[in-house]
Amino acid sequence: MTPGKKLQGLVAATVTPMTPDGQINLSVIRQYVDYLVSEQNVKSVFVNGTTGEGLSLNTQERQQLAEEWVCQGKDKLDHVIIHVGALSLPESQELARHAAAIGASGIAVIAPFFFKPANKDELIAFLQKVASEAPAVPFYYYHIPPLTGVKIRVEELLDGIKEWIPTFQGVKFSDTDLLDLAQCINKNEREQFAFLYGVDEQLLSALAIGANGAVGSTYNYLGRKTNLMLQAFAKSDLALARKYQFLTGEFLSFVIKLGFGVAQTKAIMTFVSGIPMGPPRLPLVGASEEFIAKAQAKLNSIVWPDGD
Ligand SMILES: CC(=O)N[C@H](C=O)[C@@H](O)[C@H](O)[C@H](O)CO
Ligand SMILES: CC(=O)C(=O)O
Repeated sequence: MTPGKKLQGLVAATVTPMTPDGQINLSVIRQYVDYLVSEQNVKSVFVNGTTGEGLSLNTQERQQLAEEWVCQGKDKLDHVIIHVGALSLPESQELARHAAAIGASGIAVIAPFFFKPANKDELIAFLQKVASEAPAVPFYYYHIPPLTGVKIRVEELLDGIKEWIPTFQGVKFSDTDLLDLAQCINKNEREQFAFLYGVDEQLLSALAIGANGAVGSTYNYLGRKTNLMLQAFAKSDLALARKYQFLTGEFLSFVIKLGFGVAQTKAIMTFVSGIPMGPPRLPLVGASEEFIAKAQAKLNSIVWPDGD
């Protein structure tokens, strides 16, 4: 891992491998790291987030996963970001201390979503109490209003945030409100904070307004293709960048119509990588055989600009 290096480019939001009987399966994480690096050209991960079913795991499981990712990623990955958000403040603080102790490259926190912060001040107070438990670890706010129901605009949240959270380093922005993202970037130079976009099907639009990179579930299996989109964008070849976005979008639009979520991501990642990711945990239920067959056929039918 490379401390101090800015978080940018693609970050895979990892799934949590599970055994058929629903226990976390640490034994395949080494293989998972190698797969991301060598097959997907993805060198950063976001662990225990939405895709990782972080909020469905207990504290011990979250800590074991964090340790295994940091341990396996130490010499191979650039960044291992651990999501430590929880409904209970002391639990989130404990996870933050643990992430710091094991040497994670950063921590991220979502807004508490059962009792919700009513305004910016309440949200910052919560985030501050977590961040201060890991005073040497870069802190990221994870904005995902479709799942948390907390719609406080990030533009507002960032105003003066360093005074409260000196370790504040950026935002994982998983919302379609590109006006909010644009104003965040407009008011805070992207050199200062990292703005990582989290709606994979419209990443190109976020890059156009200045996002530094992306965190998402699809970079587990479409990382290589999305990296080619990033390269095309960096060379100002918008026609080529659009082709990649349209094709990843074609796949996502297809699976979203069939019903797409973390369970389906685990199934797709299993057939693409060959690593058994196992079932999701209830209340999520595993993808159907029909979904798997259709998704696999769709993915195989796509003709990519690089000839694959
Ligand atoms: C709600 C959710 O899980 N969002 C993910 C990360 O933020 C995305 O990576 C999506 O899975 C992806 O954009 C496909 O819709
Ligand atoms: C998508 C994402 O970033 C997450 O799974 O948390």
